Amino acid sequence: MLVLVANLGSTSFKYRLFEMTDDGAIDDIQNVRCLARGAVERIGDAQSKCTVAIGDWSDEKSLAVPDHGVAVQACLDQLTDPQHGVIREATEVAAIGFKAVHGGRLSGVFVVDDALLDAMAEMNAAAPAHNPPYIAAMNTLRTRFPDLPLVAALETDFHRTIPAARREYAIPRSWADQFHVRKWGFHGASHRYIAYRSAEILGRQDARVISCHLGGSSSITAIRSRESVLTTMGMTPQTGLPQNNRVGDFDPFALPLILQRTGLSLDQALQTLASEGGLLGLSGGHSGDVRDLEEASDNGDAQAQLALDVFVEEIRRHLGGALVALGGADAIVFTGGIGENGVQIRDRVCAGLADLGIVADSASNASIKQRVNDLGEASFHAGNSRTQLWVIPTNEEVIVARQTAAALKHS
Ligand SMILES: Nc1ncnc2c1ncn2[C@@H]1O[C@H](COP(=O)(O)OP(=O)(O)O)[C@@H](O)[C@H]1O
Ligand SMILES: CC(=O)OP(=O)(O)O
Ligand SMILES: [Mg+2]
Repeated sequence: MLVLVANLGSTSFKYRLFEMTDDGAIDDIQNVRCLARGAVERIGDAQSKCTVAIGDWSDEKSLAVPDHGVAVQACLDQLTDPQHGVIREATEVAAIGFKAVHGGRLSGVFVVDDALLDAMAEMNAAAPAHNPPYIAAMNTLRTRFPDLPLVAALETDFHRTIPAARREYAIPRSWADQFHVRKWGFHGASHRYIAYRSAEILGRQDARVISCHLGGSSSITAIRSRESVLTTMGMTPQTGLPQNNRVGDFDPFALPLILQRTGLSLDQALQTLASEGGLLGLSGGHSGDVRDLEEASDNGDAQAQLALDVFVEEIRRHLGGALVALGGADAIVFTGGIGENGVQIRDRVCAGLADLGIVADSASNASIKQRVNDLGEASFHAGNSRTQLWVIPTNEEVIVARQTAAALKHS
């Protein structure tokens, strides 16, 4: 059975095509064959980077990819390419699984239908960088391939196990109960993959792990016995850490002042917070991309430096919360575009924590790419560190593929 997984990120589009059986458990992350994978980075920039790997063949090129719709089409073109492709037409796959984000009142895995699309659309304003492109892609593919099952694995599902004391906002209970206003948490597929993979690496099912997913969107999750017990994103993926261009934690009582002084409407102010905030806002509009910020700060740009400083301090603040929630950690794992590639960010996050049993080996951290195993993983803790430090490239797609196969079987 072939399952195609589509991952529409806030800055990227990634896909993987898997060959699999329909009876593997969700935590069986090894016995799945990836036939093809591709990615478009920096969607919306004048030059997006497009990579593809199918069997022994791989390719990389720069191309303008204005939106996720164009990226999805590029993926189908790659997979059905007469020379390098692995399928003749998209309908050869058993299903397309989506790493979908916010279903509001719906959480779990669903075959895409009108009810699911309605529930996601209700959350468009809550997840403006994520839900609209997912809904658009699902609608396009539904129309083009009416007989091809589409499955949505919602990101909130992994965080079901978070206890009420870490899930509820201090708001009137009627708002929470009637409107599902609570900390839902996101990046569920990524944190779940890290939970399962780190348990394999550490050789124990009951490990205490802090998963730092740092990318276009960033969140930190505390994991005990492979379950989420705390996460930093809340009701929406704008909260917690500063995101690439979305605000992160913010005080709603600053809004009346901003509306009064700028003359913006509430909708306009929220749109600004969700597109001109985060690292982009902190850097004075320079960039929401850590690569650009590091380059600018190396060239003396103080605002770019401030953006990086705030990002690091926010990660450390939430790391502290996660450490206390777990009573210490067996491992801290870095993943996502920044977590996997951001050597300086990892160094700074782990600095000065020896009294907490966390000691990075800076030379190992810097040379990680030269030491990785087949899955791109390597550790960088010092010999005297009680907590292991790891880079584990996330594989959100294999989790969604397993969820998709299970949903097909049960539907
Ligand atoms: N070499 C690098 N060093 C530091 N940060 C990087 C590097 N490469 C990518 N990144 C960061 O990773 C981000 C993309 O992460 P990714 O997890 O793919 O995002 P998303 O899924 O949200 O689209 C970029 O915006 C950039 O900040
Ligand atoms: C919340 C979420 O899924 O984020 P992203 O796809 O941008 O990493
Ligand atoms: Mg992502």
